Order: sequence, then structure tokens, then C-alpha cells
Amino acid sequence: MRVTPTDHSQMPPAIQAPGLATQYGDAAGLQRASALISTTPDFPAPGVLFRDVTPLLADPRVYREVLDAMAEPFCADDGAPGFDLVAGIEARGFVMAGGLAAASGTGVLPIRKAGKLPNPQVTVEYGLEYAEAAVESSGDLTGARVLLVDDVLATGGTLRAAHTVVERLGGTVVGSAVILELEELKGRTIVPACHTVFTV
Ligand SMILES: O=P(O)(O)OC[C@H]1O[C@H](OP(=O)(O)OP(=O)(O)O)[C@H](O)[C@@H]1O
Ligand SMILES: Nc1ncnc2[nH]cnc12
Repeated sequence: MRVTPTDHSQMPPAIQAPGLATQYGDAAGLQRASALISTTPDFPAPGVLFRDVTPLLADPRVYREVLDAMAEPFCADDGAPGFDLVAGIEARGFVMAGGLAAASGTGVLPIRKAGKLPNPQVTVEYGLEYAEAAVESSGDLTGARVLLVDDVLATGGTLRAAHTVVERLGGTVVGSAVILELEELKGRTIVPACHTVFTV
């Protein structure tokens, strides 16, 4: 199965985020990125084709190019980010959230897997392709515009749960972005406006 760049023709016009690199060129950089997403059959359970973006994080050009592509629709013409916080979902979403927040001059809201926080204010349970899980967080997000980020959109349960967490803490979700959408798992049906860099 081939990993192909997402068709952005139906999406909002691309806008450059402040401080995010463009010098590597979209097509070439994203081409390199897709080659660095690994595919492992039967992990973590029989029948699951596991997609791992971890290898692309180690390539500084590709990492930067992917961050740039994730941020594009959420920044204004003058480059100002249309969000105050980037909410990253544990664990690989943290890596994207940190990079995006640093590049755009915003902050990070870590959305943790269950059992990691001593006194979470909000817990939301959901189902994955291969497990049941829950996400948790704390904080007063009143007035905060929050961009949700993760590595993969599969069934969409994780992003939808994270959206609920942010709203229960008083924040407003301005959108969500992932590196890779696994189309056949139909996450888009419950996270319809998710911005994706690649689709497979
Ligand atoms: O769209 P969904 O069906 O909800 O699946 C997407 C989630 O699955 C993976 O996380 P996983 O729970 O495997 O955890 P990890 O990031 O800690 O590896 C991935 O990192 C997303 O968070
Ligand atoms: N097949 C898959 N690969 C990577 N992350 C996932 N999350 C849910 N399903 C996944």
C-alpha cells in the first residue's frame, strides 16, 4: 500500500505559520516524509497494520516540513497563529505539539493517557482500533483557542475524546491536525474537519 500526500484541493488556502521553514520545498520534503512512515503488520494485535511516524521525527528537515504542513490552515495571512495552545495527545502527539508550539510562539497542553496524572480534572473514555483507552487533562482553558494535534487519525476516537477534554476544561477547539489519516478506519466521520498531511 502506498502512502500518498493528502489532496488539499478542497481545503482552506495554505497560509504560512511564523517561523516555520519552507526552504526545503513542499513536494520534495513531503515526499521524503512519506517514505519515512513505517508499516508493521500484526502490531500491537493480530490483523492491525501499524503505521509509525517515529522515523520521520529524526530527520530535521522532514520534521520541520511536516510541522509546517500541519500548521498551515490555522494561521492568518500575516502569519499569526489562530490558536493560543497546541494540545498534543500522548505519546506521539506530544512531539508534534511541542514543535508546533515552539515554532508558532504558543504553549502546549499535554493530553495524557489514563493513570499518568495525580488528580485529573477531566477523564474521557474511548475505543481504539486495538484497545480501550481514556485521556485526561487538567487546567483552566477559559478563553483559550486550542489546536488539537496527533500523529495518526484512525477511528477518530482519540481526537474526539481529546476535543471533549478541551471543551470540558473551558477551551475552544479551533481545529485538529494529524500527519497521517488511515482512510479505511473512517475517523473522518467523527472528526470531519481534521487537517491531514498524508492519507493512506
Ligand atoms: O483514531 P484512533 O482510532 O483513536 O487512533 C489514533 C491514535 O492511535 C495511536 O495512539 P496509541 O493509542 O496507539 O498510543 P501512542 O501514541 O501512545 O503510541 C495514535 O498515536 C493516535 O493517538
Ligand atoms: N493502524 C494504526 N497505526 C498507527 N496508529 C494507530 N492508531 C490506531 N490504529 C493505528
